[in-house]
Parts: sequence; C-alpha cells; structure tokens
Amino acid sequence: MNIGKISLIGVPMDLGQTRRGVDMGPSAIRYAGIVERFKNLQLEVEDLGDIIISRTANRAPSHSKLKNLPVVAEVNRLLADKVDEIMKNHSFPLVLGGDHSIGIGTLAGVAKHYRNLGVIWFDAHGDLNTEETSPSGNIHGMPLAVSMGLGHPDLVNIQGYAPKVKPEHIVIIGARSLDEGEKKLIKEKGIKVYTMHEIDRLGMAMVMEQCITYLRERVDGVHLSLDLDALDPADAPGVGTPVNGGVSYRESHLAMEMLAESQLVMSAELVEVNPILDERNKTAVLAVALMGSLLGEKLL
Ligand SMILES: NC(=[NH2+])NCCC[C@H](N)C(=O)O
Ligand SMILES: [Mn+2]
Ligand SMILES: [Mn+2]
Repeated sequence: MNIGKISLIGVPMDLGQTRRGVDMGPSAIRYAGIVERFKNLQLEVEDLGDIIISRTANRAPSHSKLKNLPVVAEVNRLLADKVDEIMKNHSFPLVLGGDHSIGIGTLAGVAKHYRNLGVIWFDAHGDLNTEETSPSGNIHGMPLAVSMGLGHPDLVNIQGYAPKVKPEHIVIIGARSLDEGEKKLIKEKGIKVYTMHEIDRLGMAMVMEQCITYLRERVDGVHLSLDLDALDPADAPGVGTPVNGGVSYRESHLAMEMLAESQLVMSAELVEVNPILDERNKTAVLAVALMGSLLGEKLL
C-alpha cells in the first residue's frame, strides 16, 4: 500500500449512545500499542491527540428525539475539520473512537477528497436509522444513514455538502442485528450487505473478494469503518452493543489482510471499544492487531 504517513486522532466520545465507558476507547487503543505497531511496519506515524469533549456535556433530554444532538453535532464538526486537514496533508487518517456516531464527522472530512468514495462498514448493525426509524434515539445507530444524506440537517450538512456517500458505494459486512426501518432502507437503496448468513455460506475469503471487486469497479478510494461489535463477543467482549454469532478472530484478520493486498483503503476508524466492559483490554488489543493486518503485517 502506498501510504506515506498515518495520522491518529482520538475522539473520546460516548454521547452517541447511553452506556458509559466507550469514551475511554482511544486510551485503551493507545495503551494496546498502536503507535509501536505501525512503527514496526516502518510506517511514519503521528499522534495528533484527542478532540476535547466537555466532561460536563449536556446529557439532559433535548426537544429532539436524537440524544445529545447539539454536542454530538459539535464534536463531529470538529472531527471533520481535523480529518479534512489530515487528508490535505496526504496522510492516512485513523480515527480512534469513541462510539460510532463519530463516523459522521470522519466521513464528512474524508469524502470531500473523492469523486466517488467507497465505504466498508464492518459492523453487527446497519447504523442506518433515522429519527423516524430509530428504536433508541441513539445517534451511533445513524451515521451511515446520515452520510447518505438522511437525517437531521445539523448532522447531514457538516462541511457544507451532502450526501457524503452513495448507497451503491457502500458494503456492510457482519450484519446480524438490523431494525425494520433499516431492512427497508437497504432494499430501497440497493445497499450491498453481507450478513453473517452470507459469511457462513460463502466464507470470508469469497465475501472479501466480491466486496473488493465490487468497489474497485465503482470508487476511487475506500474508507473502512470498523465497529468492533462486528466481531463475535467471545473475541471482542469490550463493546456496548454485543450481538452473538459474529465474525471470528481469524475471519476478521483475513478480511484486513485481503484489504491490505487490495490497496484500496485510504482511511479508517476504530469504534465502540469500551474498556469498562472488556476483559484485560482484549478488544483494544484485537483492534490494534487488525490495524496491523490492514496496514501490511503478514504471517510469513
Ligand atoms: N454503532 C452501534 N453499535 N450501533 C448500534 C445500533 C443499535 C440499534 N440499531 C439502534 O439504532 O439503536
Ligand atoms: Mn455495531
Ligand atoms: Mn456501528
């Protein structure tokens, strides 16, 4: 992969959902040795630190059904600016979450730099809810819909353009918990989804081959949004919304190794790592190992 430099940016944000602890994700991922891992791969890496999020941020119910909308929108505006700047410097942005609502800001910053951005959404969930379809009001269940231009204007219009990504340029991998409204939207928009059913049936190698071929024909670069709850809770227990029957340890590494070979991925984010719910930082350690594979580590 022709990656000059990697720029890390932490977003200790937990306001896109209601379980505390995911704000400690960036620390846990750094503690698991992400900088050293990249240095061992002879990659140039800079850590830009964290976006500051007010500890006293207003968690009170707002008039909107969307929980903590003003703060979540503000954090995503700041994140989008940062990611845009990293992209302008021709560096590979790696965003460390934080809950998945930060996908909104990451994509707002990344997508400006492409004619047709492809997105791989590695997740147990679709994150395709809107205010109308959301069962929870949690914004971490909405970032992919927002990036397609569906949702609250304060989120959809970050960086002054929308949509950030077209439905036919999205591939969801690992899904096994989709809400009714999300299923409807997937069918309406023709979004490509490999649920756990297809992964079981075809095997991860075939799924990734198809995914890479599909995107290569359509886009000029790919963003990987890696929600650790895509993995089976046995391998990644430190997540706020675990769902049984997930992607295995080796399947997830294989997926990253094949993406490394494809040389398509130009930005990424690691989200939903919750150290409070984890076992001895296992989930953050796995997240770092997966980034190693994505950026070129080989078994031999
Ligand atoms: N990024 C996540 N973990 N999202 C979980 C979303 C769960 C559920 N679909 C909701 O919208 O509330
Ligand atoms: Mn998820
Ligand atoms: Mn998610």
